[in-house]
Amino acid sequence: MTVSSPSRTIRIGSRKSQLALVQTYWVQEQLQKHYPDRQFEVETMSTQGDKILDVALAKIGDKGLFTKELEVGMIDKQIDLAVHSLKDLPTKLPEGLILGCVTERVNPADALVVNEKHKDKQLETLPEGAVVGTSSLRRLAQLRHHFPHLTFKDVRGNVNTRLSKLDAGEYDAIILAVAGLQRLGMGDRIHQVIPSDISLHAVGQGALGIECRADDGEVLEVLKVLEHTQTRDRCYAERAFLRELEGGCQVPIGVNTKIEGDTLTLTGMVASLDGKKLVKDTISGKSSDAEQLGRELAIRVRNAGAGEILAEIFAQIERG
Ligand SMILES: NCc1[nH]cc(CCC(=O)O)c1CC(=O)O
Repeated sequence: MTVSSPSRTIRIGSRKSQLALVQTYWVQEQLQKHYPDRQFEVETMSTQGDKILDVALAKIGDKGLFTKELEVGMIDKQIDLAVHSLKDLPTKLPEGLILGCVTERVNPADALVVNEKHKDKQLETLPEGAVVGTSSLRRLAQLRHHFPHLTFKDVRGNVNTRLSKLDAGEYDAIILAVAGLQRLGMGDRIHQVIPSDISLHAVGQGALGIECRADDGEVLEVLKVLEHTQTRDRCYAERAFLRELEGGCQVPIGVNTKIEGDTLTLTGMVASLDGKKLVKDTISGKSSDAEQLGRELAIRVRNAGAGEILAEIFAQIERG
């Protein structure tokens, strides 16, 4: 008779925001379903990004603002893996940690959410000077480019806080990710899904990224059941594009990807903050070359003017 050794408890780290918890408990539930004999525990941690709510995101930059504490937890072995919204995970990870798994993406688009008084309006028909809340330079630049008649204002806080500010009349409308609203069960607040010819989404938007220790073969094996190959290839191309341009999530860089057969198509865009300059291009190739495609497209747009746009933005952020 063989006695199997009791397997270790796998500890899953999460931020404490409602969205992070929904995502983390979903991962826990899926893993538990596939491995009924294993133990999965959730441990929550506050990150810097959850604490600094009064400074514009663009000014603090995004060097792992929402991930650092969880990463330290993994390196110190308090937790074994961390569930992130992939778009919040920097493209360069600390030594010893890797992106172990990318889950199936839901709709990666952005959504317009309006104050009650504009319930019969769309982006195109919001009145001159209407105040639109967004803290993302990517959303700001692209919407300014297409709708110069609108006024844009920073909005911070978690999804619930932003919605309360909108409903209280501080904004006429705000822009949020479709994915976040749906996961929170607030899909009914989506007033208009913004088409990709108006606003390309953020790198990794709509997918979850699970980070773990690079040398933890057991966890890497366990995570395989949640990996979604097409989403992974798309997000690897998107992340390579962003990494090559050396921008975090706080630069106006947007993407769109699709896979047909084994062909991956990546569209990437870099815009100036005033929305006046916008460089956009598309590349196609084998999805097995995802990262190479991302890097190639980055080099192309950089040479087509994106390099100057980004240099200008970095100088501007530096000045404060
Ligand atoms: N930066 C905050 C953040 N990180 C992930 C999501 C939404 C879910 C996702 O994109 O996967 C959001 C909120 C938003 O942008 O509206």
